[in-house]
Amino acid sequence: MLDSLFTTVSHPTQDLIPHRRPRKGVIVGAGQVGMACAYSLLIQNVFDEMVIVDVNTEKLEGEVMDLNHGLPFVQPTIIRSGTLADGEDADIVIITAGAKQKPGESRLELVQRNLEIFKGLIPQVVKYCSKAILLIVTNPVDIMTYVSLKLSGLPNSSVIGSGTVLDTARFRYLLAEKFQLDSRSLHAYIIGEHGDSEVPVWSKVNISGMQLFQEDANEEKLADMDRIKPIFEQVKNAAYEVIQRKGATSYAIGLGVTQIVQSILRNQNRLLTVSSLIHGFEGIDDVCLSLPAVVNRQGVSRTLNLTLTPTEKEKLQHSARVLRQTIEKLDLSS
Ligand SMILES: NC(=O)C1=CN([C@@H]2O[C@H](COP(=O)(O)OP(=O)(O)OC[C@H]3O[C@@H](n4cnc5c(N)ncnc54)[C@H](O)[C@@H]3O)[C@@H](O)[C@H]2O)C=CC1
Ligand SMILES: CC(=O)C(=O)O
Repeated sequence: MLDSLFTTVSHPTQDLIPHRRPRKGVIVGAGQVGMACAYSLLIQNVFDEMVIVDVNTEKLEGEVMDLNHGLPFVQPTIIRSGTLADGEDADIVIITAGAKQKPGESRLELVQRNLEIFKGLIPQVVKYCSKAILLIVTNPVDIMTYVSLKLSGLPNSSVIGSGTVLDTARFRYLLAEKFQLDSRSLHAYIIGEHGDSEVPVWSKVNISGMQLFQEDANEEKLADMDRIKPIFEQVKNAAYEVIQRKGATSYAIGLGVTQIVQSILRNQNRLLTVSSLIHGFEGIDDVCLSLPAVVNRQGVSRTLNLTLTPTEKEKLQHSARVLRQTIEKLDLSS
């Protein structure tokens, strides 16, 4: 019956037709974040093939079945459950596996649990997905990015953390609400740790190049600034607030990860506040943290040497110290 449904048309030059290499991604961790990433990547047609990996094989199978049942509504994508061994030829491996915060817990408190998981995971990623760029999402994301860099031996450009991409989005969303603008029309960055020591770059907040805050502003302008600055507390506490209410954050990071992946696969050279290894910026050395960085097919190719005010510089250096002190307590041997 199946054989009689179609007639094959012979095509002597079949081998000459150029094929675009399929865009392949691996998502490690089929929890709330991993699946929000998978869903967002699927509906935005970012990969041709997605392999999803989790130690909880039953949940993994259920998640993959659920996604596959939606395929008639989106662009063709191969979605399968698997292991890292199925990740050969992957362009990107997105790591979301590991422990998450309980209400009130900080991201840094996860470090020991997730270090142990990464010690098992990263050597396997390198073994099977040797050509892939690693995109780390697991918290504390800056530390886990540093750990992945050291455990993998990959070039600095190939190991990226989602960093403060999410915090920057929260900052832009809240500022844009205040100014009744589309959040894409407003430029603002959160830099440093994706966590409690993160730094808002108030001096660079601008709408179409119009700087919002100036050091030499008059009293009226300074009063305006004081009304807007509490927004940063909302940004810093956003994850705690969401986790308190629904146990995890997922949709926004799924969208953020999708933007990072698109910038890599499409070689977009987008400036994104991803986390990468910093050496020699404002006296900061040998930590992964977020600065606006150029993201393209190479991974992170350049970080922007932002000119910061003395207060911003001090806060960034403090954030780097918090991360550096955490790194120094880690045992990275296997
Ligand atoms: N960087 C960011 O902006 C954000 C980071 N996160 C972080 O993402 C991580 C995941 O969060 P959720 O998905 O909510 O947690 P979850 O508990 O829902 O999912 C974690 C998944 O990892 C799996 N897993 C554990 N060890 C594994 C291993 N060795 N190999 C494969 N899978 C393994 C678990 O079975 C589970 O399905 C947490 O560390 C969380 O803090 C969450 C939101 C934003
Ligand atoms: C959980 C987390 O890191 C966030 O939502 O920012």
